Amino acid sequence: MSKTPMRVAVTGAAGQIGYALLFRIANGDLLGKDQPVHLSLLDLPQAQNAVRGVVMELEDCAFPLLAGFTVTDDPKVAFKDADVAILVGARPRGPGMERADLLSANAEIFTVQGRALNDVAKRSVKVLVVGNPANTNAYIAMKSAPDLPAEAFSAMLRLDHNRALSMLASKANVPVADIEKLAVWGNHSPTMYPDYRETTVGGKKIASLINDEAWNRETFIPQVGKRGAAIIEARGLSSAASAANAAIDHVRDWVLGSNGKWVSMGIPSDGSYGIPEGVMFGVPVICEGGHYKRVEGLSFDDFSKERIKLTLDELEGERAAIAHLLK
Ligand SMILES: NC(=O)C1=CN([C@@H]2O[C@H](COP(=O)(O)OP(=O)(O)OC[C@H]3O[C@@H](n4cnc5c(N)ncnc54)[C@H](O)[C@@H]3O)[C@@H](O)[C@H]2O)C=CC1
Ligand SMILES: O=C([O-])CC(=O)C(=O)O
Repeated sequence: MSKTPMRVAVTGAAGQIGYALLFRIANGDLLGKDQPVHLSLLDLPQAQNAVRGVVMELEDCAFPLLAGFTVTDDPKVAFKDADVAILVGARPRGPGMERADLLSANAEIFTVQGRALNDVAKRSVKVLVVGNPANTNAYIAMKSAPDLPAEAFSAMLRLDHNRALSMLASKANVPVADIEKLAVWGNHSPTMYPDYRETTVGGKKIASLINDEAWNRETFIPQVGKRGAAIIEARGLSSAASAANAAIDHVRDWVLGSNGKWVSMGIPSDGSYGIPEGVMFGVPVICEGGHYKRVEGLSFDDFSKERIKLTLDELEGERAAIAHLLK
């Protein structure tokens, strides 16, 4: 092994997304087939035994790129010198729990984890928040880590992006790989706005191939938005393999580049597109050289303005609900 191992921390390592994610990271899908990794696995004290079981299985794969493990219930141990941190572990909504209770329970987790990242992670760390409510959890972690650049923090919209790509490919009867310039705006929730007004296939606008605005408004947008709930309904469990796959796509492109393609990431707003600065908002980006760059200069028609407002209002509401916890 010639390269120095990169340290990848994963929280919620004993959970179902963790189980679909860790083996792919160890196999080189995240950082490249020549990049050794050290995995730092964080989960709650009561899940430590389960994490050890996952570690046994990782060992039994004899992955050539897997340079070592840390297993812990202490965020400061897990995030020590982390190059990448994928924050999956979160408090699920329990019976009788209101959305506000869910936001506060998760605010506590992501305040602690943000502070730990601030104290011990590499200054160049890249943080992806998957655990729901992902945008607001990422916002809380970012606000709890004042010594790290805001650009270190992101929320996962890539599963929505991939869901939208797949639906468009099927509707227009074209290969997924040929689709370019898709955007998913806003919150990872049913208010998100998957937007194919700029999307092309082989240089042609996919909107003109599909030519069905009613399908866009009445089928595409609601189905992308509610896909997570449809999977929970069908599987009795939330999306795990597709969520892990999206997390890999998100971090791989951020680190290694998106080859000029648009991808959607939840990132702190710089004030563009009328989104107030700091709001963790899904936007189209192009990744290159370890950085993302927002796609600029897009315009919104009246329908798009309404959709952006809807998802922004929801995010602003979430931000207001946890504001007192950040003081
Ligand atoms: N952003 C996205 O597109 C998606 C987000 N999700 C979210 O991802 C999260 C995880 O999903 P699953 O793996 O299916 O859940 P799961 O319940 O199978 O696993 C969650 C794991 O996190 C651990 N955990 C809880 N609190 C923790 C803490 N403070 N520190 C460390 N670990 C902690 C639990 O012990 C458990 O092992 C959920 O919040 C889910 O809603 C799921 C699919 C897509
Ligand atoms: O709602 C959930 O817990 C799962 C989720 O985020 C998704 O599948 O998009």
